[in-house]
Amino acid sequence: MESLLNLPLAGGASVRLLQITDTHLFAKKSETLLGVNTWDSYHAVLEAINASQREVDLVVATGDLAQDHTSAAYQHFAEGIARFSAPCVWLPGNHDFQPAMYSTLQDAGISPAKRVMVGEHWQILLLDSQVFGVPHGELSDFQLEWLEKRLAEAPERYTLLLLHHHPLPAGCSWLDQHSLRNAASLDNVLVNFPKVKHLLCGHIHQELDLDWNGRRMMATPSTCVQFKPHCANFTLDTVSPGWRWLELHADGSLTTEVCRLAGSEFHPDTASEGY
Ligand SMILES: Nc1ncnc2c1ncn2[C@@H]1O[C@@H]2COP(=O)(O)O[C@H]2[C@H]1O
Ligand SMILES: [Fe+2]
Repeated sequence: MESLLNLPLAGGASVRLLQITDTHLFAKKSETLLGVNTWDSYHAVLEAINASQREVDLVVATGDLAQDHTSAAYQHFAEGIARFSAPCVWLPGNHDFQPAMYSTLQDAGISPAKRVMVGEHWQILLLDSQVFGVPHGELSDFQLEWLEKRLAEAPERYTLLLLHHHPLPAGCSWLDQHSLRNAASLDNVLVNFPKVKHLLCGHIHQELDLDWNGRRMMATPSTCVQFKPHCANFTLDTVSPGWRWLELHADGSLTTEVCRLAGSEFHPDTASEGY
């Protein structure tokens, strides 16, 4: 938990982040989730990112990296990430199995750091909102205290906060029952730290960009199946897998862009009713 990653930057430069989320990989590369081969869609995303020739300073992976709790699935994740020369940091989602996740990713050279000091002006903090065995999220007292301490230690830095679960309703009632249950406790910590203006999630398999009590809360498409926005019941979307670029600027501002694959190769079986 205490391990720290330092990302030095040439003076004044902004930092370029790539967010990859909800890869839902399996031990067997032929496995599918709701009709989508998650290994193939992950690789198609990585290929498209590669083809865009954009510079990456840090990859952030925001949970649900594996669907089946296996070390092999995490090895597959690491195999894909190895094509970047930039470091990668990760946090767990509701589907992850942390013992396998931690050791397999570390063996593959992926840092378990949950705090990244970015140049002179920013830090990135990665929270664990997993409640093992259930889809909703909650931040433990330990997580909340850890967060408060890290913020208090560096009050001059802008902070980007990463967590798997969304802290406010996303507009799909079936997904909102699986949100961060103690968002008010998180808000109680953050209210004392005005330099935390940006939060970034996974989990909801759709793009979202909302105001949460004066902070910008973003969520990002999964690299596999997509959920349709504004639905009361489980509904899959026929938009393609995606990823997000973010740029952290020295003045505390953040610019971002969501990209998706072209084509319809990875559209799910819309008759599926869940997983
Ligand atoms: N039909 C369904 N109704 C409610 N929740 C579901 C349904 N199908 C799957 N889920 C859960 O909702 C979660 C949302 O995204 P996850 O990938 O975390 O994993 C999903 C499942 O745990
Ligand atoms: Fe999730």
